[in-house]
Amino acid sequence: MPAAPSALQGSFDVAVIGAGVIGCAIARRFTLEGARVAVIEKAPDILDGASKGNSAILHTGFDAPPGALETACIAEGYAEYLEIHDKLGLPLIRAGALVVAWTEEEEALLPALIQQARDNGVADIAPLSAAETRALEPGLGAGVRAGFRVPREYLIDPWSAPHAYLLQALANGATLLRGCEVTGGGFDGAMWRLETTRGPLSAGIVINAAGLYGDRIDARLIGHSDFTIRPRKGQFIVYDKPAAALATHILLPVPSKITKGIVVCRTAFGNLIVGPTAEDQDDRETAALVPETLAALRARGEEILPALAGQDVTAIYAGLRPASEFKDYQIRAHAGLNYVTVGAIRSTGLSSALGTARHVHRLCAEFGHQRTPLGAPVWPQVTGISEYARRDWQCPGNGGIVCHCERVTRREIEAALSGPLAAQSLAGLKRRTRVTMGRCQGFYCSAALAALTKGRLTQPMAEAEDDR
Ligand SMILES: O=C(CO)COP(=O)(O)O
Repeated sequence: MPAAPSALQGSFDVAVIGAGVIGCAIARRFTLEGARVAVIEKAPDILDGASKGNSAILHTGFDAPPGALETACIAEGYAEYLEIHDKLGLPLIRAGALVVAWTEEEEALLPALIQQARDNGVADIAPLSAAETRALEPGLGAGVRAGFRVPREYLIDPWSAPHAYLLQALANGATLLRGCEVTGGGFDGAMWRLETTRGPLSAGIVINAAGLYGDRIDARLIGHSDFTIRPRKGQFIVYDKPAAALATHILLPVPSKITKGIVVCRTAFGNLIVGPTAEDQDDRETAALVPETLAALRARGEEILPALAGQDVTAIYAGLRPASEFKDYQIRAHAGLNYVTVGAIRSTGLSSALGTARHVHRLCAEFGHQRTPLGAPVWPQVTGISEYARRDWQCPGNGGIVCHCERVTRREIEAALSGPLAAQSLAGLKRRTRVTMGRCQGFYCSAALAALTKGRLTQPMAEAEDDR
């Protein structure tokens, strides 16, 4: 994507580094508040780091640490998602969660966990006996001791949401620079000058939302970082669509201090997933899939829901959480530098993003950031790819189905290849349409897809990594 240097020497109120879910939500918030925003992403497409793989749950924050910044951001983000999802065309599958205690030790932790939920403002929770738990989810395996239901834990589409946030920012004047890495920069007391691989740009405020590289961007731009990213890998198994009928709720174990544990739940796309693991590693780029770990994950899934034993697995994937040595988010406004670090946004980032963005906007008030909010912002609608919504294949004039497993139409692919947020890679196209993500994993539609995308992707299909 060679770009004319002049297009990049723009001057912005705010430069957001990183187009993961957090960067997209921040770009939207500042744009709606009247700022001229540039979003800078080093990858060819957005959502290419931590945001490319997660469990796609809109969490209430019932189990988050009371009083933590993370907890407040989840509550505010959750509330805003409910407020705006219809306006942006985003799905919300009101599954509810069922927390299940499987051991005596876990059962002993339930009263404190229920109290924690209430302290976090999630009050609609009551303890359930083993029989009551099982009555709500009859497919559960042997050994259920007790549980409780969290009615307002929901399933969402992890990719449409950030796409919609950024699309709204772009539709209201923001600028997106992809394939653009920040290599350095300095603040002269009034403005930042950022050096990037696509040329320099200036901005009044810099917001570091670089996810897995958040500490490195801090070191590069302000000379130090107050935290160190410690990537935490999560491996998942995706079961084929018939498995989705086996569980109504999001099935959660009793969480540990480190992780919510192995979740079993449906997805917005009509599959069922089991995961994630929580494995700390040094590598920030590669989330390797390990056969032995996946076998153990599968076995655990079958203990939770024995009927999974007869189900087909469609795919496996792994993501990296940008965890740090701290449990809480590391969000800091750096006085005198017009710079905000939004770091260590671990796995709850999808739920908290809109709230985190509001928090960051409030922090910037101390930099004198005051603009006039947009009076009548544009509300673009994303194309619905949730299995629970009306899909394009059901509508006339769609050009026919290209990917039969996920029933992705030619019109959906064309839409994803055009507009201000056109896909730049196969991975980006998958995240926008689900193409090749069904049971044949692209075996039958890749040739047609290669023809359709020829010359239209920055990263052509043959070179594309097979990631999601
Ligand atoms: O599934 C998850 C969040 O939705 C993973 O959470 P943890 O990072 O706590 O394991």
